[in-house]
Amino acid sequence: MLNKKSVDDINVKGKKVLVRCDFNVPLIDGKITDENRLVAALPTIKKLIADGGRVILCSHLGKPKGEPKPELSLAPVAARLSELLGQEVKFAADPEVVGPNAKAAVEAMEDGDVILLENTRYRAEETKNGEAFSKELASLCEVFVNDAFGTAHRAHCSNVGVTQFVDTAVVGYLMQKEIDFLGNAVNNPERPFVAILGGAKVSSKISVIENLLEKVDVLIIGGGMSYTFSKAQGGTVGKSLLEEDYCEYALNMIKKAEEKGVKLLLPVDNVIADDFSNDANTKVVASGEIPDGWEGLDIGPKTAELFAETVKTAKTVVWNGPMGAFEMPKFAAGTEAVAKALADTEAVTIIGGGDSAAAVNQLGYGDKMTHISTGGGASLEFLEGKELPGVAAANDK
Ligand SMILES: Nc1ncnc2c1ncn2[C@@H]1O[C@H](COP(=O)(O)OP(=O)(O)O)[C@@H](O)[C@H]1O
Ligand SMILES: O=C(OP(=O)(O)O)[C@H](O)COP(=O)(O)O
Repeated sequence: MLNKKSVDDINVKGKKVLVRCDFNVPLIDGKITDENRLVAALPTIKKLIADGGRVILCSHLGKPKGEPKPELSLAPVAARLSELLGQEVKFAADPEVVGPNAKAAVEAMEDGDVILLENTRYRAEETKNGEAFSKELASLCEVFVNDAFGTAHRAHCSNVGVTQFVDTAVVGYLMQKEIDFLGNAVNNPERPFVAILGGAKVSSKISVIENLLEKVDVLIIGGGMSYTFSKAQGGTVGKSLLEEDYCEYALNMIKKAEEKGVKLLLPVDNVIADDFSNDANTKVVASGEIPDGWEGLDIGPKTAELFAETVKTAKTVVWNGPMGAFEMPKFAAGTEAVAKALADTEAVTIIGGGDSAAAVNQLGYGDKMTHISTGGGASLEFLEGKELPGVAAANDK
């Protein structure tokens, strides 16, 4: 269990409560295309409303780089949150975030009211964790709640700096849930514990591989990163994604897995293509036998079966990263097979945000998983065994 004070440990009646959420949602033409992060934030918001707090929500959205960008305004989020909550979430439009408009909106609040501040990254200090903006945010409230798991790997004013200038800084239900599920899976798993890693690059997953080799019974590696392993073992990979500089590292990891008694599973076949395109010619070949001019863009059918059978033996499964270039339907089968295997098992299944979470949700398997993280980068850093600054900054129990 997370050893931090939570919204259950405080009394917010009549108090101004600043709640940091991660409302960094995809927007197309002002329409929210994935509202999972909004839905996930509701339990904490509802609890604070029910307890008579004056709820001041804040978040970043995208990367406006320190200046107001209308297309990155949080106004559409306030509108959708109002519908989801069944209560008005007043939008405190203010280019300074904590400027005169926001302050006036906070002053006018009554118990149980909810407002949303403008995108915290409209202010340049936000991502620098600067003192001035941290103090401004703190000046709005008597209590601070951090429920932004998706941002917990960042140390910014609105999730870390602000905690230095408030007496009470606690975590919300989403933060608690994320850390409990991920923490239990990784540090106290029911065994066998199988981790599945995919995605483009070995280099971005090095610390995850190393940390998980200390914890798992089986490590499955698919996706673009598997070709570096294949090449390292003497295979030919054509023009597949390859990080030559990491071949030696890959061999070291294979050796480390052996020493630790961890079963390391790599693809045995691949779907290859003559072009990085959904219209490309494709065929299936054994791994390590990719001809010149061709590239591996998905795991092959034998691999999909091998990975799915392995998932069946597990009691705990953690998955991060797609098995291929799944955005193109021709190369989505491997990622879909893994998603289905996880949906079909009775094991505890944890999806580590990002592309894997999007794939699982798009395929309609969302409610079949034990937990789908709302944080991509944050869950990756958690899987690396790192302390998340956003969590560390909250008051200890
Ligand atoms: N074999 C492959 N060839 C090219 N791109 C791949 C391949 N496998 C996966 N990808 C791409 O990797 C991207 C995800 O990589 P990455 O950002 O490392 O993963 P994550 O988002 O899980 O951290 C996806 O856009 C996917 O298309
Ligand atoms: O969406 C986020 O990260 P994610 O895509 O890695 O889950 C977070 O809101 C953090 O955003 P940032 O990577 O711009 O700091």
